[in-house]
Amino acid sequence: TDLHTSIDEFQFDNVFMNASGVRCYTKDELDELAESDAGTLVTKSATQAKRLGNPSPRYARLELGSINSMGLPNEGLEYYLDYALSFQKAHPDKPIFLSVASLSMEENLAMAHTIEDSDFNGLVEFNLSCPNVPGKPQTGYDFDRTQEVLTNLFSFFTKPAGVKLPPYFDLAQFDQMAAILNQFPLKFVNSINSLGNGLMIDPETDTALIKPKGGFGGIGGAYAKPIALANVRAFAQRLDPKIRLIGTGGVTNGRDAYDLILAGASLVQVGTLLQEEGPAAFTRLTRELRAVMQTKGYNAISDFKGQLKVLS
Ligand SMILES: C=Cc1c(C(=O)O)[nH]c(=O)[nH]c1=O
Repeated sequence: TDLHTSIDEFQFDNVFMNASGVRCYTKDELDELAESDAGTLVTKSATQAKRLGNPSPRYARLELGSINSMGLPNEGLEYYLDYALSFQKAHPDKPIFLSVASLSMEENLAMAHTIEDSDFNGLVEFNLSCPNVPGKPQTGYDFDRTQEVLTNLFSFFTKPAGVKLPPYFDLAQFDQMAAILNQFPLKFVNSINSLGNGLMIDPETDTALIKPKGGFGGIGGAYAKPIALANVRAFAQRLDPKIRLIGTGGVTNGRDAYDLILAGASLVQVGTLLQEEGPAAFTRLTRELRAVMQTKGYNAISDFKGQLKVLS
């Protein structure tokens, strides 16, 4: 069985990759991902300047996943652009993703110009869904702002790009968001980011588990699987077929990845599981996905991608 997949001209020998923000903050972490069985990698969402992020504890493992309010800590765009430029020289056959998150329109456009004017030849993931910057509403839940950001971006940006979206929970929202996204030359849409602003409690101390925002943080892991499946499926049904889907959320084994691909995903990102198990998780996930495919009689991702059936 072959886990090869593609997004247009970009070929990957394996469907798995990390979710932005997980084990991808430093060159060492990124190199570990590059050396793992993952097909590619994405950098931590960058802002123009380096950010320390929120006070700790800002991440906690939960019974069925995780909660985080990191606050967009990152080394700054230049650091990740440098990494990407040296990476693509060393690995010309392995396209990678550069993630950017903006805190303002100006910053977003400035970073996009920097990338546009660079020799980066991978894919850019514009993160419209960071839920953890105090006082900053996430762009992905403001349709007018999303329209404005993408209109400004694609008035000059020509490199391959896509967006990372928050989860939506209403069919009218899928319709509205898809109508916006279909206006732009996007290579991909990545659903979902963490379930924004969850809250968990320490039973010993009756205290919120994490410090930032009174304990409010994005939820990941198994809790996210049914929402991720629905978001990938809903956009696969509504987006121009030229726009590929990346599925993120709730992958704990090969079957979870298989399900995201059935829903329409061309690539599968792994967050909480990677955080907890380390890059070796990709070896297990690859083995398990191959086993599911063999059981079903499939040899390639394209044999079953998007082939979710419904009861008639
Ligand atoms: C980029 C900020 C994000 C963060 C963060 O840095 O707090 N956490 C998430 O779960 N998703 C994000 O998009």
